[in-house]
Amino acid sequence: MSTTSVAISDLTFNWRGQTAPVINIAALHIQQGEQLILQGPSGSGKSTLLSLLAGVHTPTQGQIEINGVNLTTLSNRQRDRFRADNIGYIFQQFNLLPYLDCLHNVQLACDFSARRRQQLQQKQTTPEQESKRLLQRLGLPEELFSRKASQLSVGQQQRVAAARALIGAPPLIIADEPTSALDSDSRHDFLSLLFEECQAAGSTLIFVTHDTDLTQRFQRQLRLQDINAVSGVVL
Ligand SMILES: Nc1ncnc2c1ncn2[C@@H]1O[C@H](COP(=O)(O)OP(=O)(O)OP(=O)(O)O)[C@@H](O)[C@H]1O
Repeated sequence: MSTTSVAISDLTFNWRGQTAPVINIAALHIQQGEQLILQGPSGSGKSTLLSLLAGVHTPTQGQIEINGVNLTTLSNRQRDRFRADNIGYIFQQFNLLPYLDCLHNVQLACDFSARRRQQLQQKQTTPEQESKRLLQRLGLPEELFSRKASQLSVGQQQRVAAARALIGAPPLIIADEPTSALDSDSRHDFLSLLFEECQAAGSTLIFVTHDTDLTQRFQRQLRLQDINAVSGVVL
């Protein structure tokens, strides 16, 4: 039986000081384990929607449920805890800690989440072992594992950010243009690995990219402009 991963109803979001909403979505349902690509013109609100799903911003109106939990009923602290446990987020700007090495940047996700640590215990592995496995899988050369994040190329940082999102198998992975710095072959390889890891963990994947070469590889394709009832790109 499939369960609902994401349920949005009557969602609107205005940036502070703006009268027109940038997001106005009547309904959106995503099933657990679905792999969805979200596309749309620059400025149409893709990153804004992802930040609402991750509880980084709160809706102006409406509801967002992730795995049956209504984010809008949580306090800021509860939302932070919920995100750490349940959502792996690969940001456009990777948010790695520049002074930590790659391995510790990945393991950090477990420091903030008992749920992720438990998942690893069940798999009879440790945060360190799993960080190494994921970095290897995602194609980061082993000699870079102990290098500081600030001394990596952008493409290498994207791989570390992906490993950090995936560690401990959170039920939802949100990826905002995670392959922008990779060449075409690497992009396809990276996506295959992301699919495999999400599938193995049963995680839902929501992936934003402008790269139309990747569109057909996803089970479900969504154009934001088809579900977002706003008057146009808010400039
Ligand atoms: N912090 C902010 N404060 C005010 N307005 C913002 C803020 N961040 C984004 N916006 C505006 O919200 C709209 C949607 O931006 P968003 O970044 O979500 O678009 P996007 O579809 O992800 O674009 P891109 O494909 O270029 O990354 C834009 O008009 C943008 O200017």
